Amino acid sequence: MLFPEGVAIDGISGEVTPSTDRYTKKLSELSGLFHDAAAFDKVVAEGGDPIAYEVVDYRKQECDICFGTTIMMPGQVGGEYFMTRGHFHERKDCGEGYYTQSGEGLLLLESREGEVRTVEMKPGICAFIPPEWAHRSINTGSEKLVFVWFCATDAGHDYGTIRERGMRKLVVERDGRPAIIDNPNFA
Ligand SMILES: O=P(O)(O)OC[C@H]1O[C@](O)(CO)[C@@H](O)[C@@H]1O
Ligand SMILES: [Fe+2]
Repeated sequence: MLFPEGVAIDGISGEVTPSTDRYTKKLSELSGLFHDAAAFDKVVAEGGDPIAYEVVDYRKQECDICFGTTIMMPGQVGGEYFMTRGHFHERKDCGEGYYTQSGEGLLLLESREGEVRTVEMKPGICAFIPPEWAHRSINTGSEKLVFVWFCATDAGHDYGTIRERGMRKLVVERDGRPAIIDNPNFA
């Protein structure tokens, strides 16, 4: 039987207390994601394979909803900001919400039909991710980007589509600001 509880979320560190699970993604685990493979190898080698992001869950299998935080480090690879892998949900009726707590970023979304949208990520903005839109978050700032996400417990992750062909757009730094450009490697 499940019991109600208050879960503390620290908007600066992203810590969730109590949490049920967590994982860390080191930059080396994101091989193939960034457009500049040589710059990627260099940042991994010279930067000591930094942590790119961490995910902390509050998830109970006997319940339909779950939530957690994603804590994204600032950084760049060949001018491209640190980002998450990006995914569609396995369940085609499942959307998601991302409520930014601290930092600044961009949420890059792409529909199955190939339409691209971005939503600014900053404190006070809760991004609505509709079903059947792939989503990738990108830390465009110089601090941690911390956001709370909430979705269906069994939404599932379909990583294959984005891993195989990438996303249509990249977010890169141009003149000190984020710019959205065409992905030259999009297949
Ligand atoms: O799973 P990805 O695409 O690497 O990104 C991690 C983010 O996506 C989530 O799976 C939520 O959809 C969270 O774990 C986190 O916000
Ligand atoms: Fe998701």
